[in-house]
Amino acid sequence: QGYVGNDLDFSANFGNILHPVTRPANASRIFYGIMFDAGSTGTRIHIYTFIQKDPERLPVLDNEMFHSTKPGLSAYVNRPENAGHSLKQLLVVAMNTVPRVEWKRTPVVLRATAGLRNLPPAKAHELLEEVREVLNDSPFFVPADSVSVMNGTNEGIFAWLTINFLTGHLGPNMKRTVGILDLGGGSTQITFLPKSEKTVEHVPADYRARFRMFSTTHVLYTHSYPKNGIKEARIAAIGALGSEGQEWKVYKTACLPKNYIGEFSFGGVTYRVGGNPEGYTGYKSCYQEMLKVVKGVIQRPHELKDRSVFYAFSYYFDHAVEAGLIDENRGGAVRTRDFKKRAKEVCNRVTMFKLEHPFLCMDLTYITCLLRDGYGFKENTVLELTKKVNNVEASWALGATISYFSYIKIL
Ligand SMILES: O=c1ccn([C@@H]2O[C@H](COP(=O)(O)OP(=O)(O)O)[C@@H](O)[C@H]2O)c(=O)[nH]1
Repeated sequence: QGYVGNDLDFSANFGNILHPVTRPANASRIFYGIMFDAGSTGTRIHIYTFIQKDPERLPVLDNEMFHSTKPGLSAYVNRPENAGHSLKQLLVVAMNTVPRVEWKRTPVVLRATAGLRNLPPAKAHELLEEVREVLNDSPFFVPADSVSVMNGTNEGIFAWLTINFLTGHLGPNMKRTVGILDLGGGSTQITFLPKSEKTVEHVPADYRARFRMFSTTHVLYTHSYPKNGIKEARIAAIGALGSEGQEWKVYKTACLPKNYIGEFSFGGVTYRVGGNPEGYTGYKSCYQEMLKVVKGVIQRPHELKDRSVFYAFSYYFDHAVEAGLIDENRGGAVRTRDFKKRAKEVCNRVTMFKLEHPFLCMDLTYITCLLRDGYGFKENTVLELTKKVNNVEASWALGATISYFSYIKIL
């Protein structure tokens, strides 16, 4: 048993696993879980405090402690010996959060996403070995398989689990679950529980996943596009794929003002990008550039048109904040046409160009393109943009932790 495969069984009884036999049957038990998210743009730690009140039900999440560092592990690809350092700082947070008496039985797990998935396996392995050493030196419980690269399908399922757990939609009756849209630096995920069986009937195996919960098997529509995260999209759109070692070169794009040259870094490589002094600029031309990254790659799910509720987080949220579409602290609902309208404004009006967010035209245009020409969302589809739900980070990490506890034996 483990994380492999798309078939996750949540029906294991939490109580049997987590409730020490010596406790009276009605006593609540507090336990902790530490999950590292080794993302393409940063490494994050989530320290969860759970309360198991009823052994027959899902535990209640009491609290999350969250910290993050930049850059992500993949930036250390050519000096793996430095990769462990970022984790050490985050482990100190865990030691300050989990009571000392609980350290030995609190599991610490690290899952890496697109940044490491997209590296040559030997390079990713070197980085993970460094990480494993740091975890082994920590006072926490380091289970077998505690450090690995997670597959994209699980990333989508776990994010879906997190959001539906936090919004109270997981239960014997899963009728009103919400869909999720996650946009990382490297990859992007879409996951929802279809209303119609048709949606998952004729799709390839890597567009669906089965999981079991409360004695019922469900089939999710889920897919991770490995190279359609927002940073990978920038790199592909400017034509800089596989250009390591050419850091002197200035790529051209219609998504920047004519006489501007900017740069961004991803995976340890810096890319210099400028506007087209003689060529096109503005939304229309920028859209054509971004369309190349989406067309023929992103699949349209069968039933998106009549689905109503989708939660969108990660870079969907961050860029909506930069664009002034939502408030950073409150988040909020945005229609897909709002992304389009703001993308046009930012790309076409020089006065909207902000030096602190030079790539905003490109990023908003990509998001618009991904939602419309990619997934096929309608102009008036509402997306709930969220960073946190009930004070807990919207990410796959909580779902992965819950699933982890449902099969491992910790006593
Ligand atoms: O707990 C989390 C995890 C990620 N993010 C956001 O998710 C995006 C980055 O995704 P990541 O680097 O993990 O990309 P991936 O490796 O999945 O492509 C950034 O906007 C982060 O701020 C976040 O807000 N909270």
